[in-house]
Amino acid sequence: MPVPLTLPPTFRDRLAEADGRALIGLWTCAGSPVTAEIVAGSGCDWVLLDAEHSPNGLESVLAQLHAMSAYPATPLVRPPFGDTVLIKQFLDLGAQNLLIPMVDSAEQAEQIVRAARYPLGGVRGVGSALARSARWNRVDGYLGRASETISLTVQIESAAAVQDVERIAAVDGVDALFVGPSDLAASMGHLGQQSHPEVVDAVLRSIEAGRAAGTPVGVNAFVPADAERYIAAGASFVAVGADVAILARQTEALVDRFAGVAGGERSSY
Ligand SMILES: O=C(O)C(=O)C[C@H](O)[C@@H](O)CO
Repeated sequence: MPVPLTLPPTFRDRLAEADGRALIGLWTCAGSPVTAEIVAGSGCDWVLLDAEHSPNGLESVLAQLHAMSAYPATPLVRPPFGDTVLIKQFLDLGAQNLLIPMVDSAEQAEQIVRAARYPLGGVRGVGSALARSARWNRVDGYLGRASETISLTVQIESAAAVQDVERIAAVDGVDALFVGPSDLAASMGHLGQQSHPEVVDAVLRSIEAGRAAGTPVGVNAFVPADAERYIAAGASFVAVGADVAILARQTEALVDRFAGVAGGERSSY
């Protein structure tokens, strides 16, 4: 007799239970179950496993989800794009919370929702008997309530998306918005200037629109002052750092700390 299983709460559930506290997140981009577990144990509320810009694929994301499963931090997975097949594959391997990059319109958001839902309301292929998502059919009634076990966050990271943010926030099945200031700045002609006043205004507009629609809005903000500003403006969740960035900056600082002592300079190549 199989062990009856229940799946962890979704990110939608976590946001609903946050009682107004902004949920603090970290990226894991090294593609390693070791760093994923270290990040998950940091005390953060959620972890974003990136497969858009990081060396992550189905197998490495699965290994990281395994490594993180004992920790309370909620894992979100960012596929490279909002592709129907990729969404099916990441959901089937057990990613319950997807964060979809580069969503520019309500129509695109609707397509993503359909990709995450089974027919008749969607086009997600049925493979629960083969898939970790249903724990190989050990989750009773998975097919009938699959949508309850997943959450969808879409990224607002272009000028076009900000123009359509009210409609995107209102799409049934979109649980949260996540503003990406790096790509947003680029699309606004301010490449590399995430804190540009026009970019900040666009982020604040997106936060306001999401709140008006009752849709939680998160922001990526590695600069602490930006993170504090967006939390004060009503952001429901913020990503404040990434494993690879923290490792790079901290190792540099450590070497610099002793370069003077040892009388040398940081090696260059
Ligand atoms: O556009 C953004 O900002 C993001 O989506 C995060 C970026 O992908 C990454 O560069 C982290 O800053």
